[in-house]
Amino acid sequence: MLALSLGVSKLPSKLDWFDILGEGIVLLVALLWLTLIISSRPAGRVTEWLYYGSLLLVCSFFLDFIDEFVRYPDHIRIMSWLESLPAPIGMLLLTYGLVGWHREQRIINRQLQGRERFLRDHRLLDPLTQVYGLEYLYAVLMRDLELHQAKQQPLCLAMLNIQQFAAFNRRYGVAAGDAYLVALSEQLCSQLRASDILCRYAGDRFVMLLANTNQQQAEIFVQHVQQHLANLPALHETLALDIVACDVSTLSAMEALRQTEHALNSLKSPRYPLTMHMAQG
Ligand SMILES: Nc1nc2c(ncn2[C@@H]2O[C@H](COP(=O)(O)OP(=O)(O)OP(=O)(O)O)[C@@H](O)[C@H]2O)c(=O)[nH]1
Repeated sequence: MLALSLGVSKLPSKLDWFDILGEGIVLLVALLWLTLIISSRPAGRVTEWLYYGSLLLVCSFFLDFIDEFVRYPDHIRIMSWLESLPAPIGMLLLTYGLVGWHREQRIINRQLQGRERFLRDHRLLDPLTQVYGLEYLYAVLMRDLELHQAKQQPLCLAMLNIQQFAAFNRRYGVAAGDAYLVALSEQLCSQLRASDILCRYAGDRFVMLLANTNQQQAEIFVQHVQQHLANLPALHETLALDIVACDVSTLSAMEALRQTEHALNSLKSPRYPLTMHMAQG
């Protein structure tokens, strides 16, 4: 507003289109930074430094862009200061924010490494499929149930069983059975969100912990997995799979596993190739 009220429009013949293009691009990039910071960073001090830094840059670049179209009388110096000063201050704030971001990331990395070490030390991964085992599932389930109950968010378990796996092993050999389990766990992993967890519950049973998911969403997920696995050449075509999904939000870890297993066991599945069954918890 100040720029428009103090400045005088330049004649079209005086416009420098290369300058306009260059300064327009700089302004757009600064706006993009600002949008990325607002949309991707959690609230906090570091985000504020980044936000105010980029905001000052946007201000400066915007005035720089505007003065391609308007000219200010020589005695008016304020526009020149307003154009030049915010940029270096913004750069300093942005740099301070980036240093904070770097520190933050180092702390997160250290925590992730700690978690990884915990996994390795306690041998919580199943050696065949490299997914988590029962011990880890139980520990995480207890923690997640507590968290979800405190936040009043839904939590579902999906359990999968391979039908007649013993017969498959006898017919094709244990090595083929092992290969099937590895391929199946890889495919299941590929269908999960980052917040979900896949565990090998028993020999031919897997459990998927579906965070922040209600019964209806879990059933849609099960259908999706069903369709995905049905068309998979990597999995042996003579095996049938049962899957159930249960909302366990209000249960204890022990009850949650017991109830989901009960739902799975209560399925009376006809034996035909690669068919999956869903049951409500
Ligand atoms: N290849 C292989 N087989 C395994 C592994 N762990 C368990 N099994 C086999 O999985 C089979 C599970 O047998 P059951 O619990 O009777 O299951 P099932 O034959 O699928 O019977 P239903 O589930 O009732 O259809 C057993 O034969 C185990 O030997 C493994 O790591 N590798």
